[in-house]
Amino acid sequence: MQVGSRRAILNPASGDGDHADSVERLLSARGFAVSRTEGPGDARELGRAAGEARASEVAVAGGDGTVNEVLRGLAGADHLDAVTLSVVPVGTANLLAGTVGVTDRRQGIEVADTGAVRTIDVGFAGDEPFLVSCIAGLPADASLAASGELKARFGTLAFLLTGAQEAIEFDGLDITVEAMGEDGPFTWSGSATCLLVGNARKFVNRGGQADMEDGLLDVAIVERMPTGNLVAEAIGHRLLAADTDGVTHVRATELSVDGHGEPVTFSRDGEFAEHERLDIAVRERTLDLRVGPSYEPDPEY
Ligand SMILES: Nc1ncnc2c1ncn2[C@@H]1O[C@H](COP(=O)(O)OP(=O)(O)OP(=O)(O)O)[C@@H](O)[C@H]1O
Repeated sequence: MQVGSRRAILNPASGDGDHADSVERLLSARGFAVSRTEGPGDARELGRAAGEARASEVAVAGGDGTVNEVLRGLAGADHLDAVTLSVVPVGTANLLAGTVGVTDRRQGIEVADTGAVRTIDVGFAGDEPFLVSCIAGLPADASLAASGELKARFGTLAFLLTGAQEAIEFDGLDITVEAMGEDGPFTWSGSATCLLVGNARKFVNRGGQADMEDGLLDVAIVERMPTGNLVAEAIGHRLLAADTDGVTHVRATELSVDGHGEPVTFSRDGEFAEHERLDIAVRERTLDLRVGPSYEPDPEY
């Protein structure tokens, strides 16, 4: 291994913030040159620097927000398809890590060093990459308002299930979605409670890990319906079932979301941005990612 080709980007403030020294020591022992972030935006700069230095491996010790920043930096340096990424989960929700079989920080360090490498799809919302999901509507808005503790206990999607949504006012999204579905072009127009676009996660049929190597995004549109009704349905199904009334499910290579002149708030792996219109697409098998043993290359649908 070339000296210096393994870099780690560590956010000491992720999660409960008590991990920095031990994680730095353990990653250093595995040959990673560790840099710490000092504030918002640093992980992106460090990701860009690692990309510009053509680092062969980048481990991210942080939560989903830090992973997304690093991803943006690597994409900015045009290095996404030439790096092997790994995640040491020290954040709050750690959705990506949990989805790819990385269960805790110790195992994450082992995976960063020796874990199996899979080449996974990367989603793009406009020019910005995402690995887990890009969502708009109720869960995105709810997670904006949510406490870290709730997020830690349930994860973002759980806001659909827990009734936390009732704490916020939500008028629905008036949107048109045009998608290139696996069975051909597809259009949906109307008032939606939420739009869920998953790369690593699927949102229907028990949820869980999506096929991350199939060049398809898992799209679910939940038609606007009375809140209590939605909660009852969702709890009844534990998750949205594909055949639930008012839920449209399609797998697509790309889609555009038009808010008819109104800004729509999207959460891209937990990072928020408003767009009146957004093009979302997947780049098939673009990023090498180290995964844990429970990662499924070919999950059932
Ligand atoms: N040294 C630092 N001090 C304070 N904040 C920082 C520092 N470095 C980065 N940040 C900010 O910390 C925030 C939280 O990061 P991160 O997403 O890793 O953790 P989390 O929110 O606990 O986990 P998750 O996203 O998995 O729920 C990010 O918005 C990032 O910009």
